[in-house]
Amino acid sequence: MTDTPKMSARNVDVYYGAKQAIDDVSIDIDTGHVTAFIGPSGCGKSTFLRSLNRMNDTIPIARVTGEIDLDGEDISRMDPVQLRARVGMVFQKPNPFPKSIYENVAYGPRIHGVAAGKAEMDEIVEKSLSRAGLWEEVRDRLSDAGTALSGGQQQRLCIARAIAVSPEVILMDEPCSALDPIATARIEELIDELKERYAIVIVTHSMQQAARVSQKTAFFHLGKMVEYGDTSDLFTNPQQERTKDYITGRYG
Ligand SMILES: Nc1ncnc2c1ncn2[C@@H]1O[C@H](COP(=O)(O)OP(=O)(O)OP(=O)(O)O)[C@@H](O)[C@H]1O
Repeated sequence: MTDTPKMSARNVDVYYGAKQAIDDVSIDIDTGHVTAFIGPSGCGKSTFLRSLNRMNDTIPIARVTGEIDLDGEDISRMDPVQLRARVGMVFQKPNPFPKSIYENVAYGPRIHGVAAGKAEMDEIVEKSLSRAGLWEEVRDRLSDAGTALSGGQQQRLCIARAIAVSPEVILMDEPCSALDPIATARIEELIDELKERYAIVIVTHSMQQAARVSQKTAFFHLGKMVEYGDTSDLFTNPQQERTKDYITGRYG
């Protein structure tokens, strides 16, 4: 074991055209715990999250400066497709491909040439769906359309799709905001299980959710990371006035 964090960001700025959305953010992210990004709407949580697997590259006016490393290697020098296999993403609204449940999960391993044949692919599909807590519900209907599942099942399918290419980090951008409370609870349990194996970063609007699922929390405000620490400390004993104002509901 080395002390190199799974991901580290140093002095990261993000601009959309002339407008600065992220200002000098530095943070380390590790496997074994969930890191929550919280803060008022528009503070830059999603922008910073997207910079961790270079999804901002897909926005022509976005520009990222500073350095972000994965296992000590600068992600700006990596192939973005390979990077996004290692740093997967789950979005707000479940977005399965218009394909079967099986194909949704097999797609990534296929384009990355991971499976040697059908048997190996079957195994990857089963393992990924099992880890995403969906296997028992879909094992008899793998050829049904992914879009025919319930919202919560679709989100677990999207998590299975991310897991199928053996990521090291999973970025989740408000993964429960389109789900009902029961489906949300199921995803939160899943996040708790997945953290043993992957570094997980979750953007959430809900402080209750951050308190339930994360061990580390970063509070963002106006593009800056104001405070970062153990979730229990940040919520019970915030060090910064702005954090205190936010968690006590003075603005948000
Ligand atoms: N594609 C874009 N083009 C231009 N500006 C953008 C773009 N995406 C975000 N921004 C701006 O960057 C700032 C940060 O937005 P971002 O979506 O990262 O915040 P957020 O904290 O995730 O907000 P929310 O909680 O509302 O999702 C905002 O001022 C937003 O208007």
